[in-house]
Amino acid sequence: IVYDSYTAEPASEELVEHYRSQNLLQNCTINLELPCNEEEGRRLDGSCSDVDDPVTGTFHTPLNRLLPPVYSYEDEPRNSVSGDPLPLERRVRKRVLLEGKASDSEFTQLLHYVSAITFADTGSVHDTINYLMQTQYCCEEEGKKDHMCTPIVVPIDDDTHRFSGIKCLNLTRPRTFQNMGCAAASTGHDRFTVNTPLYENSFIYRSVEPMPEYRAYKDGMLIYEEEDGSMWPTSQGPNNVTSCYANVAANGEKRCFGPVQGSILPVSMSNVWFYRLHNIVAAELAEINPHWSDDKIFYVARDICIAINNQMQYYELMPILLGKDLITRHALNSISKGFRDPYNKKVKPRASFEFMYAMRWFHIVQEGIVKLFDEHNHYLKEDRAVNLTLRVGYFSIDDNFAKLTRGSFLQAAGGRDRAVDPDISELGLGGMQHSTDLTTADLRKGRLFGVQPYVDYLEFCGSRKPKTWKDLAKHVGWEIVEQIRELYDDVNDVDLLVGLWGEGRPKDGYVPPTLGCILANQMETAMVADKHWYERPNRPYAFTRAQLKEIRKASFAAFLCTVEPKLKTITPQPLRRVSAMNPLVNCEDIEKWDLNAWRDDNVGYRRNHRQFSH
Ligand code: HEM
Repeated sequence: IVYDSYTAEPASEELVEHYRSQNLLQNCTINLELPCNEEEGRRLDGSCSDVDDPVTGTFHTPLNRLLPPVYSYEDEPRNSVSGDPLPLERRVRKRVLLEGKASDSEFTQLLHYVSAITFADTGSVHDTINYLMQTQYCCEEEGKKDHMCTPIVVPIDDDTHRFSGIKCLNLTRPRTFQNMGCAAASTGHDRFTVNTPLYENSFIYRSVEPMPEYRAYKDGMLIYEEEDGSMWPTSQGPNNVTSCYANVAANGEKRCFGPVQGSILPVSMSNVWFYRLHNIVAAELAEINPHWSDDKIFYVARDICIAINNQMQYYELMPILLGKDLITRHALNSISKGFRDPYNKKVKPRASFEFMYAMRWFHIVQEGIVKLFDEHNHYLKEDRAVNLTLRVGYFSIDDNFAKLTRGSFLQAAGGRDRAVDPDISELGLGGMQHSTDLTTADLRKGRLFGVQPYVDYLEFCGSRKPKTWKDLAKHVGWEIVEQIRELYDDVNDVDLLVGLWGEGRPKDGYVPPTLGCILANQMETAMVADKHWYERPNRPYAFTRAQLKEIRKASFAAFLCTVEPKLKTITPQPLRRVSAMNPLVNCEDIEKWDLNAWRDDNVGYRRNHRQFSH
């Protein structure tokens, strides 16, 4: 049955014909294999997570707003309370954030890399691809005629660009269901989505039915290629141009990834890690259970990889980012090691709009330089992180990927202060654009998305809504208030991101409290709305107690040692810096899951279950 992506209602023949004539069928509709079956496993396209509402949860599910959007007119940014336009984004950014380098004394680069997985699993890079590869002219005459163009204006007295002569930075509006033609303009502005809203490793498995072309159809494996003594996603597939758009041919960089998106460095690296994990798990399952069908191995391996990721995200990463208090308040961790059932059918599987936006805060802590280390953990060389976006060809030469993987836990994270790395704030997209200020783009995107002012999110998160600058200073400190009170006329004008930039580090967490509130909300929804959540004893094809016990052993240390065989040593807690309490140890000494818990002695019975047959 063909459903309308936006309304989640069956599409009439007339509507389908309309979309077909506009070449919009793929974006504006979802073709579902129905009926749903209560007993079937997790589908690739996210459908049927609720049999009574089969479409919500699929890859075009509109995002959920914590607070309704505000605009001045149609999709134009809100004005200030006085009715005047808000201050220029670049001016605000330059005033609030300093540019410079700083390092964190406690955490490693890996903390930021794996934080990026949370939104890579639910979001996509289509807006960036748009202004990078399609709508490149927003700062030119042609851009004035294109509504999608919304370039960043650089103030004339900008302390960097008054010397460079750059007065405009290319940027496009977000693609919405409305401006793509999938919904009437009168329905609002809902950002277009292409990934399923739940945490199901869709950055690897993507979100399409029927069976995708990346499968080898043998032993549950994904198609891979070998180079430089390592395993890589096959170069054949839909992303084999974008993933390697910035490859430097003169450097010998030829490799592209076909099935998985190329992205920013942290996400491209995670793509390789999880692609390999799938194949390593599948190969082991095939050896343990040679009588299992290819389909069965594929789906069980996928289920295990999703569970490993969620175990690491919820039990190792989130306690650091959010702190104990939020973890407990949102019940993100189980009290016992056994099963638990957080599923709540009333909660719809939809990702949070504000989460996807507010995670951009990480740009101010991102280190611009990545360091590469040899097999003895000796420093070799460094490169610019911003130069490695959409450049997967860099990975498979000179053992760079293994060297970068070591760097992820040997190098300190960027400092958590008011300084943004100059590469992030002035280069942004490496050589792909003359100059990009990611932090200013973040501010502008918030306004283009209609995100409400900071004070409204303080109220949403349980604080009293500030009415005066003095009230606001309790959250962001006097120094920030001093800097912004002449730029913004009113406390009600201050952008959400400016508030996040100003907030200090909470007692027992890492991210600013308001981001903590938004992130915890997202993580809770993604867990309780997931019928196939790995800790449930009563989901279809639930793990056995013994299997769950093995999943509980998943850790970033065990994970990295598994997916990068060239790694010989690691720290037990690689999100934290090497220290006497967290020393480098041999990979063999790190406890790891044992897939023998999936041994199925029912030999001769070649089970081809419904779950494994679509
Ligand atoms: C090498 C480091 C990084 C680079 C070069 C980078 C670059 C970018 C770029 C170019 C964009 C698109 C900006 C736009 O809207 O025009 C973006 C968006 C974003 N980035 Fe980063 N980023 C990096 C690290 C991170 C990290 C570590 C996180 C979080 C943990 C993060 C979170 C986000 C989020 C949430 C978005 C918005 C995604 C969306 O709405 O589609 N980034 N980044």
